[in-house]
Amino acid sequence: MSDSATRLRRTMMFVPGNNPAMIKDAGIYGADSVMFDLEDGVSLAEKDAARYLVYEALTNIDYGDTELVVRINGADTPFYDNDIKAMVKAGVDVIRLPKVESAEMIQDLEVKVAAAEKEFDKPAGSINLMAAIESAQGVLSAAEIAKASKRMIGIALSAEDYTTDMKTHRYSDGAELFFARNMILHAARAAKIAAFDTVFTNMDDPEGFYRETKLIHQLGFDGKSLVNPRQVEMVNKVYEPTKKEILNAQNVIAAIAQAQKKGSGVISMDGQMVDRPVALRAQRVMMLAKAAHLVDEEGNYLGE
Ligand SMILES: CC(C)(COP(=O)(O)OP(=O)(O)OC[C@H]1O[C@@H](n2cnc3c(N)ncnc32)[C@H](O)[C@@H]1OP(=O)(O)O)[C@@H](O)C(=O)NCCC(=O)NCCSC(=O)C[C@@](O)(CC(=O)O)C(=O)O
Ligand SMILES: [Mg+2]
Repeated sequence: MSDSATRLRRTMMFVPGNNPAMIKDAGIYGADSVMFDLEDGVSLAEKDAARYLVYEALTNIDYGDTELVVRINGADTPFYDNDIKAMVKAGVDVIRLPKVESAEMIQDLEVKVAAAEKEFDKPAGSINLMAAIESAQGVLSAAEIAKASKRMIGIALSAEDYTTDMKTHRYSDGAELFFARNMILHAARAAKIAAFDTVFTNMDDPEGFYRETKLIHQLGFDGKSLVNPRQVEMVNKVYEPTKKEILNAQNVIAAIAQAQKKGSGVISMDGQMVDRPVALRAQRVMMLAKAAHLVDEEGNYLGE
């Protein structure tokens, strides 16, 4: 599996593409991915300046291991082609297309990205894609969108536009998003790509943000789009495995290795059946534990 397929994407933070101060410091908050925005966070008058600013940032600022994503403007805008060319030339990691409603929209983007890679001498296939699902049509087409290209690394729910399209708004229990969240999760899992939950926009409601993060973690989302650095730590914390989960995962991995030595794929551990899916879940726990620096490279627990 490629690095892109295995990397953690718990926190994907929007950074307005027209704000030099926010762009400069975007890498210091610990988000797994930083997402520079050229779309709805930028006014029409500032579109060209924002594209230039984000290009300069991508080519001059060292963001370390942080994944660099850009949300470009849609194909129905005059900015689409120039956004694609500039971001491919800058060597962005991922292009996020907003308001995706069909597989064809991703396929059109893929053709243009491939042409830009050629034009700017970038390795073919080096730029990944993701789609934001922001409407009823997008939700209903999520399965095809997720499988539209080999470059797709994930699909994201965009609840602000989605609830507007659905003629509702956002409630604290999130009931209005149940169907969309489940569709997006199933589409992503079927395509073996990541699923991202939506932004939470009320900075004065940390309890509500925590509740929503616990819910999407339980459902199985890989992570969440964020709008503010204060949200990063909370999400990373929710995704952090407990000591009990880590020790159990270590035991499961050891038990399954022992079973395999004996030529079996199943073994009993403390009265509990351990087989392949249990072992795969344990490996994910260890991946999250490593990312949170709770275990060393060999998987030994570092806490007390
Ligand atoms: C929310 C708020 C106004 C709060 O302001 P506040 O003033 O309370 O922020 P503070 O916490 O006080 O800031 C403390 C320090 O952090 C710095 N800082 C803040 N935010 C930072 C950041 N994002 N990146 C880097 N730096 C940041 C700040 O500069 C300060 O630095 P310093 O002065 O040095 O201390 C602010 O965060 C903000 O503008 N966020 C970005 C909003 C945005 O991008 N919206 C568009 C994307 S959503 C959308 O389009 C809907 C969607 O499409 C989504 C989908 O598709 O998923 C759909 O349909 O659902
Ligand atoms: Mg939107």
